[in-house]
Amino acid sequence: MKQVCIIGAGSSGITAAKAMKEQGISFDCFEKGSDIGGVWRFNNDNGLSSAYRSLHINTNRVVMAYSDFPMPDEYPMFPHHSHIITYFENYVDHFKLRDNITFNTTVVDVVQNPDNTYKVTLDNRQSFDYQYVIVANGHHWNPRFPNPAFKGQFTGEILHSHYYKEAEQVQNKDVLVVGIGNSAVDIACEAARLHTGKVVISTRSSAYITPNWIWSMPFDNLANPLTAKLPLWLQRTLLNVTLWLARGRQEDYGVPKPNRPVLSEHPTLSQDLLNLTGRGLIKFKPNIKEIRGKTVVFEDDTEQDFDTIIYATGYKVTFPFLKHYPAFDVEESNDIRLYKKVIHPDYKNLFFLALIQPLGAIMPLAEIQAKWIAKIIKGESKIPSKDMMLKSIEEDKQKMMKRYKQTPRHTLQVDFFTYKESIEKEMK
Ligand SMILES: NC(=O)C1=CN([C@@H]2O[C@H](COP(=O)(O)OP(=O)(O)OC[C@H]3O[C@@H](n4cnc5c(N)ncnc54)[C@H](OP(=O)(O)O)[C@@H]3O)[C@@H](O)[C@H]2O)C=CC1
Repeated sequence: MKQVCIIGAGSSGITAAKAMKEQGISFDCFEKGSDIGGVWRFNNDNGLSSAYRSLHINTNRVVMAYSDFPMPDEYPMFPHHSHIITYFENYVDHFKLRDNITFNTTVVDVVQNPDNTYKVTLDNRQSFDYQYVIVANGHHWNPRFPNPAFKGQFTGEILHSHYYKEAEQVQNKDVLVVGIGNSAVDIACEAARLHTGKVVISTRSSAYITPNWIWSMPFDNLANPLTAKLPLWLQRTLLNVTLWLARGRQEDYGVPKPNRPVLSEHPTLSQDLLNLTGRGLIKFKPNIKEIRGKTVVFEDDTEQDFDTIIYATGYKVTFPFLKHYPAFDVEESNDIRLYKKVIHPDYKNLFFLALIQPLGAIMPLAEIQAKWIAKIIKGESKIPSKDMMLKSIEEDKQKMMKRYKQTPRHTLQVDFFTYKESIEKEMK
């Protein structure tokens, strides 16, 4: 019996493969599509990528790289998805991980055996037992639509941002984008630059629009382990001042003031939104009240006609292969209770990778989680008792509830440095 099964060969699955290989742990990795890269492979034939042709990552190339494999200096500071996929391919080839990955193979079922090992069943009906399973199937692929749906029926075209790939999809159309996360803003800006139809963003909370650049450097360079330790009120004050110095008040460009304090939402990064809004190419509306045919009525009782509504309303956390376990049926809430976001207290040999949404880059955190998992498997790191795990999960939950609005959007939120330090502590 091999020790480990890794489900998925995206950015976290491949770093898990490397961590296992480095520690001499035997493993298989199964990937639904025909190649590695997950969400970062544009038009991935696994059908799960939400990347669009124009997508550039919004964390800089230095902070997003794996610890021992820097991104090439000739890459732009905010690389395009084509750069990122090449980087992942080079990583897999450099560390010789490809032979352990079985492509075009979907894991359809994972069942715990009485001895705490797992039976993994593939879509070709083969089953194998493993001592451990690492779930790395990603959490940005199953579209979430508003629930309950807005009142009424839209007779134009409805799209979720997951299916937005090309600017042609919004050309010559009056477009309403729902939401103001990073998907919404990228799509609205792309539509606005075409100058072929009106572009409106409908948002119920708005967001603090953070530029990619500040004072000739990437904005995310400002975050560091020291600022992460400051009290939240001070972090908020510093960020408010910095945002003001960087771009003044966003309301002056036409982007509404958010109805919550800064740092209580996942950041929306854009160098372009304020400028395009200031030029009148993107307009803002509050939440949708009702839809009548092609007419959308907003909560301020204004109404407008649209050809297309794009719901950029986020994603569901879904594990299709764990359907027998109610603990992992979390689609509605995205609320999965895991110790350090990795281990369920009742399923200790099952690990979840990159099931986090960091303020910062995800790849280095997936890498360190994978190293921790390897240490647990090798017996070099001990996991606490069930009671201690439950206590820690509850404490983390309470902290998060204090800071973020209770929506499915923020259940996986972590601070990059605080979280990294907590996993490093576990490893010791
Ligand atoms: N360039 C890059 O690197 C990109 C990165 N990403 C990342 O992908 C992830 C997903 O981002 P994204 O797709 O934007 O999704 P998000 O979950 O981040 O944002 C969803 C948006 O939809 C709104 N929303 C959700 N439900 C409703 C509802 N029922 N009614 C009205 N509004 C609603 C939310 O508002 P509210 O806050 O009020 O709930 C929020 O503005 C994020 O981690 C993001 O950073 C995405 C695109 C580009």
